Amino acid sequence: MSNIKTVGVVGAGAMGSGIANLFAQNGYQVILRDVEERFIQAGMDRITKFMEGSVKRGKLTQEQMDETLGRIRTTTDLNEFKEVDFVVEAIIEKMDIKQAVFKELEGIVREDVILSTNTSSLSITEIASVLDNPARFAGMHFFNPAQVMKLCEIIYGLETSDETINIVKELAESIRKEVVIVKKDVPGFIVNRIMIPQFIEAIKVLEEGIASKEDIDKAMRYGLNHPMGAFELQDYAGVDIGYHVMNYFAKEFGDNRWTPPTLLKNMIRAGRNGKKSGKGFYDYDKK
Ligand SMILES: NC(=O)c1ccc[n+]([C@@H]2O[C@H](COP(=O)([O-])OP(=O)(O)OC[C@H]3O[C@@H](n4cnc5c(N)ncnc54)[C@H](O)[C@@H]3O)[C@@H](O)[C@H]2O)c1
Repeated sequence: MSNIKTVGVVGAGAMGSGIANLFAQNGYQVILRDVEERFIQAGMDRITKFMEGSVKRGKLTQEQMDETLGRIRTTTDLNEFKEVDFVVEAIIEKMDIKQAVFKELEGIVREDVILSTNTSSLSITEIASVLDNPARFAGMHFFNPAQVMKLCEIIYGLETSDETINIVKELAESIRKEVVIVKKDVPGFIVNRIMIPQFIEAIKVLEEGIASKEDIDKAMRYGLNHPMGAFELQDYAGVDIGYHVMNYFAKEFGDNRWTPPTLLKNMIRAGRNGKKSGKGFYDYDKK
């Protein structure tokens, strides 16, 4: 196994905090970076709250929680990444901002350090195009919440070396993830490529008046053994996120079959973005 002991996580948002928690809980030292102290604090609060829940449920001891927190160091200064052995980036989903961070990182980290991105939809090849050595760059795609969801998609960019992929794979397995290798840099990788058509078809079945949303969800839960139906899942993940991914796929693949159905467009116009906004396909009490 490569000698990875300290992992640098860029971005302390929903995913970055979960990823930092995951590595620290599995014995790695973590340096967690965000642009402002308040975002770091919010990330650390999320980590603490998540682990407090685990302690309450008896899945973690108080001692393990304290040790995990003790392994996470936070900073707003990217220069502290000169110590890290591996980088995962989980910042805002914007190409130019991700590229700027990696360009800066390349001047800070050692030459043997692998750089990876948790992007859900951007091109791995395009992010890596700003690097002098794109062979050491890969996609490392976790699912939300990163501490719970078992899958990690590892993605080749056009220039990624096999050695890089092997190291990322070993690392993901060392934090007890189930790994799949995505051999080509395509929009949606595996999971979103398969999930989005299910969302589109579920919305069309609803639009065509074939069944109620409740029955479509029920059919998926009991007929396909999915833990959530398409509408429950869209509300949970963010209706707007699915909508943006569909538009992105339509543009990238140049194929109208990915175009968001009219009902979904209207949901976005009405601010029905899912659980986070109190209403999506279903209504939720805002507490
Ligand atoms: N939310 C999900 O379900 C999910 C799942 C898998 C992958 N992703 C991907 O993970 C990434 C992060 O998503 P998220 O949901 O955690 O977003 P988020 O908005 O919760 O967090 C992003 C964080 O990045 C910080 N940030 C912005 N620019 C930065 C910079 N230059 N350096 C350091 N930090 C910076 C922001 O302050 C914020 O705290 C995105 O690429 C997204 O596509 C998200």
